[in-house]
Amino acid sequence: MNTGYFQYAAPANEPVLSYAPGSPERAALKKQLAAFKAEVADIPMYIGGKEVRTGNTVDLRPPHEIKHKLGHFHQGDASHVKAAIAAALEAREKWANMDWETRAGIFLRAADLIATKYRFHMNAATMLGQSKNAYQAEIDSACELIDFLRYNVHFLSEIYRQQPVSAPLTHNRVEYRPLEGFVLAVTPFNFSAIAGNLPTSAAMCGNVVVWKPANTQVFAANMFMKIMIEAGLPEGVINLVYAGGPLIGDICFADPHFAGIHFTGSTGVFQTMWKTIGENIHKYKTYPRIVGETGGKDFVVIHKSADVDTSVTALARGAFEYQGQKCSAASRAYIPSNLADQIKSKLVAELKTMKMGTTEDFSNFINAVIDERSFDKIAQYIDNAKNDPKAKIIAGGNYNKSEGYFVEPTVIETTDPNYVTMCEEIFGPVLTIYVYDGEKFEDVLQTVDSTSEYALTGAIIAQDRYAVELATRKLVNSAGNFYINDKPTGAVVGQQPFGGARASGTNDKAGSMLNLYRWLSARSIKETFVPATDYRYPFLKEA
Ligand SMILES: NC(=O)c1ccc[n+]([C@@H]2O[C@H](COP(=O)([O-])OP(=O)(O)OC[C@H]3O[C@@H](n4cnc5c(N)ncnc54)[C@H](O)[C@@H]3O)[C@@H](O)[C@H]2O)c1
Ligand SMILES: N[C@@H](CCC=O)C(=O)O
Repeated sequence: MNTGYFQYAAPANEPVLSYAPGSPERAALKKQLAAFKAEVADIPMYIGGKEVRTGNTVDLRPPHEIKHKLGHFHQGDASHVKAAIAAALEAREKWANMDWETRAGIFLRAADLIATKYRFHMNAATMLGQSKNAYQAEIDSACELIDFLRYNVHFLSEIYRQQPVSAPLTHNRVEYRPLEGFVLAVTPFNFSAIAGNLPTSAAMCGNVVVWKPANTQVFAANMFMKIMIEAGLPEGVINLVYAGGPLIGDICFADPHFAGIHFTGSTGVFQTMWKTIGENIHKYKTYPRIVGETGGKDFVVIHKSADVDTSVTALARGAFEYQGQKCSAASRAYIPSNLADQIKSKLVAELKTMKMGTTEDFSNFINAVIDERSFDKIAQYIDNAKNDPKAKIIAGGNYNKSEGYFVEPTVIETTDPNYVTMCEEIFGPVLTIYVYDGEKFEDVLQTVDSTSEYALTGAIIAQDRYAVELATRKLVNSAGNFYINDKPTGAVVGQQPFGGARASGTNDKAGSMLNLYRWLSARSIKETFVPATDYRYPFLKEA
């Protein structure tokens, strides 16, 4: 029963804790890290509200300490994917009909639980499972995840409030229905916040969800699922399954009740999904929504008027925080000839101060890359650069996987603006720089725009406002998130809605109203209070 009209004001962003030496949060986080390391977690799937264990287990190990076993998860097969779809469809009607304020309360409660009781659980799980340092975990698995949950409740209440006008003697209204079927959420390894947001943003809109996380993010995904259940998420609304991506895709995309995919990950996987959906299009009850945020080849263009320290910091942080494994990470930089020597020598000096090691040692800025496959791929790019006359390694270049997947922060300088590492996404701690003639700024902007298929994030560093204006205009289609005198990473929910176009995705801006619209199917209802009783127009009548 609805007894009022409920709105949710815009929240403030969750404050970022410092974890400085001596702080209570540092002590609490260290305690939780030790607790997780002292046990071996046995992680089930969650289907229809039940924990499902298959005995077919996959081990989870910290990427920075591969000899340590954190736990294992139970891998499912086709029968589990089908059971997850069935459980979702079973839950659909009750969930879709739940009063909005009751639904909202579940997600707000989850946000509050993460902000308080489980903050260090989420952060420690992300630090160990995905090799993020304390600060990077805090901005992801605590703050951004909390912000997604709270802001989406606010945005959805704003959407529900939007209603059409009504002509005299009638009343019009729009219902924002959930989609008719289930939504598949397929999530990446690199952000626990994204992994949590993809299933919950669709579910918040009244949809039921099958959620498949990346294997390398399961440790934190399991923690989040437990929090959602404690927050009151009814059974079957989100079903968390672990099975191979292609298997899940094959089953879900062939199901007539498939109503949408909420994906974040690589461009190649998304394009394969889109093709499969296209091939099955005649099978579906309703046209599915296809939302995907994908790869990037994010740039920093430095103008001859730039401040050197601003430029160096934008590169050091933008390219190497979380080992460059952010879709937004700076991976190609264009440096003007007049500042090249200063910027390069300061950047190289800064990188030498970055300590690399485990996440449990809080003095490390750099930790490990996510897995062996990624390590080998990054090492191959570095080796190729070592042997290519067009490229020179000016910082880093070493790697070692004996204890964990460690790759030094590496800078490649190239004389070719189309060198392979200026064009392809590497997804690791590798930045390629190209020094251009500082007097040919407009030409370099053209190069930036045309070098890569991606258009996710980018930055211009300049003190000259004409240069800022020119870059903003010329690069209008080169990035969905564009930064002026800042690094191209670190979008904050509610402040910089996030997403890119071209090969970087459908640009449905996670953490904004634009994204939520994709999970709603509006129904317009007109009621006529004084209906017509004669078909004849007045002018047809005799005088
Ligand atoms: N644009 C963004 O907002 C954004 C954010 C984070 C990451 N990313 C991108 O994600 C990538 C890194 O993440 P990743 O390594 O987890 O990506 P990935 O594409 O390898 O995996 C993403 C998800 O897709 C699943 N998957 C893999 N192959 C599949 C298939 N054939 N069918 C169905 N599912 C499949 C994976 O198991 C995982 O759950 C990078 O390309 C990065 O740029 C983009
Ligand atoms: N919100 C993050 C993007 C995450 C991509 O992996 C950022 O803006 O850096």
